[in-house]
Amino acid sequence: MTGQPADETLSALPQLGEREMETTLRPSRLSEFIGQPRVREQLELVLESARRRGVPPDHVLLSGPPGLGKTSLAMIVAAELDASIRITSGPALERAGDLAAMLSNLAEGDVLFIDEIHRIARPAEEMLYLAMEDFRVDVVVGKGPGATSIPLEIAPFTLVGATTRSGALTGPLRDRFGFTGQMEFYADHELDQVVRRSAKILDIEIDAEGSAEIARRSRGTPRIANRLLRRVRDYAEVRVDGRVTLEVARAALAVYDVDELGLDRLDRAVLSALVHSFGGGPVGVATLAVAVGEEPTTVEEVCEPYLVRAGMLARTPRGRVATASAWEHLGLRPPSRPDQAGPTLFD
Ligand SMILES: Nc1ncnc2c1ncn2[C@@H]1O[C@H](COP(=O)(O)OP(=O)(O)OP(=O)(O)O)[C@@H](O)[C@H]1O
Repeated sequence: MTGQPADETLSALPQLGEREMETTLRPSRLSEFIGQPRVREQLELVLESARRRGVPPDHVLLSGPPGLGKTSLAMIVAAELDASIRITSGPALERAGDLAAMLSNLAEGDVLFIDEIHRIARPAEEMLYLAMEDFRVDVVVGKGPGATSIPLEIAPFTLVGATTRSGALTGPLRDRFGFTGQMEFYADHELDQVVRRSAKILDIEIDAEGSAEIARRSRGTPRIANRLLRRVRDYAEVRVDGRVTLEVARAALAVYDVDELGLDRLDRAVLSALVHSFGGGPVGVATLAVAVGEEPTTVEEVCEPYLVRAGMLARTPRGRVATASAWEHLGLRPPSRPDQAGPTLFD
């Protein structure tokens, strides 16, 4: 299970009550969706072709770290198809009966969104195979030798699955998706657009340098960009005249302990443990997680993807290794060979 990292300001996971705010800021059409050019173009083709043929599109799998816009894209798929969307999640589908009820309520062309689909229980997953392939479910009635299976037709629908761990999906489930969109971290200029768009919606006055600064420290993640914008807005309203400039953004982000690269406390704890306790690695993720007091999945799914992308951590067959930039970011001199020597503080 993915837990909540220690530092909430920079967590890519949604905070309590944040979903409502996210709804206001969610792009509702593909044309409004910033970044992810590859996934957007591919999805556009899948949807347009289905529209022209008058059939529901292939099932869609969206994969990538939290907060990159998978839920937003699922909603956009429904909007672009002029279809209704039903939303559920893997952990909510504990029994096959839960899924059967959901499937049998779908109308033709509906979109069914299953978040965290890798966490779906086995019996429900097996039911999903048939539903995805033949738009049919087999409902088992009774128990033991007298149990009978009754086939039930369901309306043709499109499944959109989201996962932070496509590797954890079973082969048969993965094979049933006609399209997989791999979501990538956003570039700074894309997050800059996200920040400016959100500022406009929330009626926040922000200049170009202010929004660029927030974007740069948002760990490639729109959810974090939107959250930092709100925190900087609070600071701007309370301490200055409400306008967000470079100086205001910097001062506000310092208050919230957001570092130059946007690393949060958990990221820094992981790097620090790696360097101080394990001499830079290699060390297994389970050991590293214990050292920072987190679940291995949190370290693996929430923290590591960005550290890898930022060039600070490498995943090797022997374990996690801190790169030279990680040592430098902590103000330490990297060892001449990564497996040598302990930390040396700069003067
Ligand atoms: N491309 C984008 N353009 C503008 N805003 C975006 C974009 N992607 C995401 N956002 C914003 O980021 C927030 C989080 O997005 P979303 O909930 O879709 O992410 P997610 O990948 O589904 O995350 P999780 O899996 O943790 O729910 C939303 O409020 C949305 O406004």
